[in-house]
Amino acid sequence: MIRKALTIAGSDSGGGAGIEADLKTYSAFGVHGLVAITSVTAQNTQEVRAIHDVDPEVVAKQIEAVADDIGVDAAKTGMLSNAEIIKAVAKTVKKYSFPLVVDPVMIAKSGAPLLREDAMDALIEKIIPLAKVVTPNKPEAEKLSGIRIENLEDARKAAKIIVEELGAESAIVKGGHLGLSEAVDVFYFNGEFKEYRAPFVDGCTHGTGCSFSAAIAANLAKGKELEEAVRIAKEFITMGIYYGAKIGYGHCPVNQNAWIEIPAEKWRVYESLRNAIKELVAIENLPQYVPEVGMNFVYALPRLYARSKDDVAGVKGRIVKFGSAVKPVGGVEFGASDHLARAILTYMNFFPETRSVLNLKYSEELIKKASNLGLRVSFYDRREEPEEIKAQEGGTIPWGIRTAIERINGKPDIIYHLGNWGKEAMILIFGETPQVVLRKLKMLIE
Ligand SMILES: Cc1ncc(COP(=O)(O)OP(=O)(O)O)c(N)n1
Ligand SMILES: Cc1ncsc1CCOP(=O)(O)O
Repeated sequence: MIRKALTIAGSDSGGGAGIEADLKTYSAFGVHGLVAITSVTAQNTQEVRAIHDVDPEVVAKQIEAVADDIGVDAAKTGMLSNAEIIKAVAKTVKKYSFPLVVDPVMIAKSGAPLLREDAMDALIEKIIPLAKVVTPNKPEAEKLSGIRIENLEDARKAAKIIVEELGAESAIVKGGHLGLSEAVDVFYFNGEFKEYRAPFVDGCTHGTGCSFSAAIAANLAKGKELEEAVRIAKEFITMGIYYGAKIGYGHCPVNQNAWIEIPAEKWRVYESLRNAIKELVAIENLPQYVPEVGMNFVYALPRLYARSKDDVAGVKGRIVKFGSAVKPVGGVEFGASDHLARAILTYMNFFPETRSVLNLKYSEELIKKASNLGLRVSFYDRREEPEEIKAQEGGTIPWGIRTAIERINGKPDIIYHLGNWGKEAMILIFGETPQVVLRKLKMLIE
């Protein structure tokens, strides 16, 4: 069954907040998005240049059009610019019984007012009492409750006022602005407080309020209980901020796609590497090229999502010689590689599309052959490693890869080093995908 969620909100031409953020959020949760546009804003990551409010009657008609035909399983409100729009929305949503999430949008991240001064009373009187949940941030909760919020205790008081005095069914006061090491959201529902905690993430925040409230609405539309919907929305928004889309020169927007793209990419990476490893171990003359320390073959998530070794898939326990054959010791896992993960993550800082690498035992003959075949070869010399890098745990490989890339001022297919005391000489073959790495390997050794 297709679930439908409606957003009654303004449009952000920059695609970071408003209707655009809501629709992306609905999509991320597999919910069909419906829209009632309240205002059109000319906006980017730095400023709001113009606002055109839609005729309140047209706002009402949009809600009716979709509710009467398609049906609405849950809805949210965002920017409701003026008192007439607020009244029209309140009157219209009352005709239906869907749960309503209210994001009391007042000011854009860039500082522009999105709610007229004289519309605050209408928002409080007409919209808040219709809310299943209201999702203010600190300044919004202060305006609604009339109290100053300095700490979690104040946030609890404000949430209680919004429910018990203003008439919402529940309220969640978001703690992103409280300056704590954790982002603590205070939820008041059925006479009880609950806290939702996540590490404070210093990332992209334009559209957080919109996306968070839309995520609650999407999950309500899917039939989740309110507390579960809030828990999922918190996880979703933390991820979206962390993997934010670094675009524009101002406040960069939340990346709603991270929620679905990361699991999808993990699956693609896993499958592609597993297939490549099957092909690798079947190469007849491979055993002679397996180093004493073993071989690994890794594939990283796309650059936006590749931050640490846990974002790189490799073979658990490496690939080793086994009699006359070569065998992976364990399965393909994220976080299984240490050395090659550091190598590829460094390489990707220069060439983000190159996401796969494997290591071979060094042989002068292979290096000569690689050059003759037209592959670009570079190297680093461990004896030249600066003392301060040596002192840094895990610093050698990133330094070596940087040095090798800078040496040729280009994109090497192969980087080798001749080893040092206790360090085996090694060849690394890089490629966009494991299949590309395999092709280069086969050119070299078959
Ligand atoms: C059209 C529109 N609606 C809402 C907003 C507010 O979004 P933002 O500035 O990112 O603030 P938060 O809602 O995330 O706290 C907007 N800018 N434009
Ligand atoms: C390239 C390399 N250098 C030392 S061991 C090794 C093989 C792979 O190591 P890991 O499994 O940690 O990626």
